[in-house]
Amino acid sequence: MGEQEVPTGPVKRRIGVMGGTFDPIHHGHLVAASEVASQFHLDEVVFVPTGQPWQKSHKNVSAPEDRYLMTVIATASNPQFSVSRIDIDRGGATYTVDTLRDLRALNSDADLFFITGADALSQILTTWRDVDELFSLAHFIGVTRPGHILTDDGLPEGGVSLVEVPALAISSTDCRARVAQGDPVWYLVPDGVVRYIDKRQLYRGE
Ligand SMILES: Nc1ncnc2c1ncn2[C@@H]1O[C@H](COP(=O)(O)OP(=O)(O)OP(=O)(O)O)[C@@H](O)[C@H]1O
Ligand SMILES: O=C(O)c1ccc[n+]([C@@H]2O[C@H](COP(=O)([O-])O)[C@@H](O)[C@H]2O)c1
Repeated sequence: MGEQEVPTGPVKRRIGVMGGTFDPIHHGHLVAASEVASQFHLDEVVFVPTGQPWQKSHKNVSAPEDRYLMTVIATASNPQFSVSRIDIDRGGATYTVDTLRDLRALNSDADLFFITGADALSQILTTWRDVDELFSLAHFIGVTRPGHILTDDGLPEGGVSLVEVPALAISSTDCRARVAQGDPVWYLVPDGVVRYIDKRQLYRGE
């Protein structure tokens, strides 16, 4: 008898999910997404700007539409990158469990990979909502970030991968402070984002 053919299902799409407040989006975010897309053979990366980032409620966060448009401008030139409005349009506080549930419902044929920096990764177990469900919805990828230790201590075995990305010591906080002081943010954020910040006079009064 000949060898049995093992039935193989359709190849699943591999979608990276990069959630962030993106106030503003900067090259640290873009390099992290690009590097993970390459190392994990992702078909695409969806950037998902937060609606109301509940852990930043004490901060003065820019309007969702401004953060959404800056994210669109920053990612427009890369055919692998797209931007989703799901967290903005859902309304209310943004929880990643809702982001991933909604993305799974929209992409039932795909595996999801949630990309997050070392700072955020270290907070998941202690502060994020519905932690147990989170790891059943996506594989988590923690990326290096200067000034933060990258570790998967305590996180579910097999649920998280750690990835070294080219280190860019850029934060949105620093970009906002630079604009407020009149310092340039050229080359920290994409050129179109510099122009958008200028056009909308963002971060001037901070
Ligand atoms: N330079 C960077 N290198 C790697 N990951 C980063 C970098 N900056 C941000 N991230 C990650 O990107 C995601 C979204 O980040 P976020 O939009 O909060 O930017 P941020 O620079 O941390 O903002 P803020 O300074 O306002 O807190 C988070 O998971 C964060 O850890
Ligand atoms: O689900 C949560 O409880 C939760 C708590 C804090 C942050 N997050 C998510 O982590 C991502 C980065 O958040 P931030 O606030 O650092 O821009 C973004 O997608 C947030 O929705 C999620």
